[in-house]
Amino acid sequence: MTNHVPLREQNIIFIGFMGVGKTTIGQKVSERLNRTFIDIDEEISREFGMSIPEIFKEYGEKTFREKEKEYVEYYTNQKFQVISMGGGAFLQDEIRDMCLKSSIVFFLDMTWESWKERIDILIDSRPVLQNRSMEEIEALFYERKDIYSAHHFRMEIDSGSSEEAADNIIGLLELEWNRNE
Ligand SMILES: Nc1ncnc2c1ncn2[C@@H]1O[C@H](COP(=O)(O)OP(=O)(O)OP(=O)(O)O)[C@@H](O)[C@H]1O
Ligand SMILES: O=C(O)C1=C[C@@H](O)[C@@H](O)[C@H](O)C1
Ligand SMILES: [Mg+2]
Repeated sequence: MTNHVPLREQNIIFIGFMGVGKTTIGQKVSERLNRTFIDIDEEISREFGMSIPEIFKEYGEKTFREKEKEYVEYYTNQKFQVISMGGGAFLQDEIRDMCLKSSIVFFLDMTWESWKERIDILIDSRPVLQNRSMEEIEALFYERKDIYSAHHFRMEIDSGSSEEAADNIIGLLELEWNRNE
């Protein structure tokens, strides 16, 4: 990590494909660490007073991506935050750089076999998944894996509850924090 903020004070950022659990797990991690939780998708939704699919429809993906960058820039300049990204945020090099330089970046990873079981609960609220065949979504899943390869820690979360994932993440963080002090 290339900044001078002590590791224990750095933000914790969750990245990974749509629906792996960044929001659910990030929220739990923030509660356990007594830190503020920021969900970039929720921030954008709140500003527009619309759901993400409505923003995509009304204003287009480009506007959404610009907003995404603005919020990431704002929050990565802070400390002690737990931040869940949208699944596509790391497509932007500038977002990737801001996150990796300022914060501890956790990649929440799943296998395609496990992820595809979630498609039904995700499709209505994730415009990027809509109007694509399962084969196209699978191709996107593997394409995106490459962009998430820029991270500090990776956790495979195929099995187990979001509570268990949060526990494991905190365990790993404690080890890292103690090792660096
Ligand atoms: N460990 C888990 N086991 C089972 N279901 C889970 C788990 N984690 C999250 N989910 C469920 O998967 C769905 C998607 O989770 P969530 O919204 O947290 O994903 P996300 O990574 O934030 O997605 P996005 O990139 O679109 O913001 C939710 O319905 C959530 O309840
Ligand atoms: O992976 C993506 O491109 C997206 C993921 C969601 O979190 C939202 O940010 C939006 O639906 C786009
Ligand atoms: Mg989310």
